[in-house]
Amino acid sequence: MASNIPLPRIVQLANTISEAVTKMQAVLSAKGIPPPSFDEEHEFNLPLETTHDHNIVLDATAELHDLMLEPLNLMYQHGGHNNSLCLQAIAEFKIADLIPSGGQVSFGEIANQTPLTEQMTARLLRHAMTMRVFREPVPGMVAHTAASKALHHSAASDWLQAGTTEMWPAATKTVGALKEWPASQEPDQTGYVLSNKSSATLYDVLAQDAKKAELFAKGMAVFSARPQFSLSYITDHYDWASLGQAHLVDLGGSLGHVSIALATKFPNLSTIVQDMESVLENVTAPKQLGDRCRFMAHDFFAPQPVKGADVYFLRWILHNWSDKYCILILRALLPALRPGARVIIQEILMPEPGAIAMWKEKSLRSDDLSMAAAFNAQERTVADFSSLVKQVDVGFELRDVIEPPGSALGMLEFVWRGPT
Ligand SMILES: C[S@@+](CC[C@H](N)C(=O)[O-])C[C@H]1O[C@@H](n2cnc3c(N)ncnc32)[C@H](O)[C@@H]1O
Repeated sequence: MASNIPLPRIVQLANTISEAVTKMQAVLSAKGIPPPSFDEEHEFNLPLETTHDHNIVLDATAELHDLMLEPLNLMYQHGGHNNSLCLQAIAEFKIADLIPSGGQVSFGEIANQTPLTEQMTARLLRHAMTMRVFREPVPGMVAHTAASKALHHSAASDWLQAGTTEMWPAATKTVGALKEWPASQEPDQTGYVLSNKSSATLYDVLAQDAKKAELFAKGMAVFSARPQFSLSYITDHYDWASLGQAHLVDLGGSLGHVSIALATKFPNLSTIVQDMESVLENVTAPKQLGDRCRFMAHDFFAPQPVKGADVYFLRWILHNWSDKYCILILRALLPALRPGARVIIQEILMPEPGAIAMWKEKSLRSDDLSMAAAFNAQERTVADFSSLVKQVDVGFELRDVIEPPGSALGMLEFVWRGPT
């Protein structure tokens, strides 16, 4: 007779992991894709059809891992401030560049090329190795893993440096900022400002310090070059062709990558990329697009000068601002809007708690806190965006929410129905 006693949670989790890994491996074998590995030559590649099982494996392994830790150790392990310390040292001293591909180098040789002692080099790198960043194939020698190799002569190292030298100190001062300026919506009352010991916001610092601006720009470029940020999620998941001959304004469009992708794929679309003068200083549109991709210096807090466009597109803009400032940005569009105009917002769409895999939710909640530390800004749910837009004008209607599988960002299509 079968027992009705449920299996202990740890056994359930082990079974869940085993079943999901078996299904994933079947897909990988069928497609001839090597299974995940820490090997430095390994290229991480999990096809979209493994997403469901991948989520199950990551959540179940994390739960099993956490169940095996007593509570204080659980918090210590998750706290992980020493993870950031090691990563900062690795980025600052460009340690990944000191180890050749496929080779190995001693702690002493690494130390000779940094201000670190041999002993401190070993202490920092051996901690990093517990995160699978570098490995020690024989005692005293350091070789790459896939993670450390990703930093080797790569802009990923800039991304890590911006994260660990700018964002991490900001995080450590955020509670102080919350105490000093409760409920502030101001970008100059943040953990970042406290960590910098000046009143300059991150925007100010980037505008004044070309080296830091380059570090951030390169870091962001490598971060957003990953498949989940592919521009195909914009070009292929909205019916741009149905707009006919249309004009699109790309607010805060940076160097125009979104507009260039759209204008290249849709010959009926004309685009204007707006950004700060300093950003657009040396930028030129691809010749083959003619005047279908133009650049215009414009501060998005000032009234929108391009009147009557079909689409005003805001990608990754509003998450850098608190509600107060988002309302100002959106309100500045009103004088330019004609009835039927679309305002399309592409951002992370925050899930309800527990609605998605916990490892993904954790990553999004971490993005949200980074926005708090840097700008007093936030990531938002669909309801948050709807409420913001309605506060600007009740004439806005949310027509569509587009969340393509695999995309890190969702698109919200608002239509302005006219003056109310
Ligand atoms: C996070 S980036 C997003 C860039 C681009 N939309 C994308 O999706 O890759 C934010 C952009 O807003 C621009 N920006 C910041 N403040 C601005 C302002 N007051 N007026 C116009 N653009 C601004 C920045 O220069 C930057 O290019």
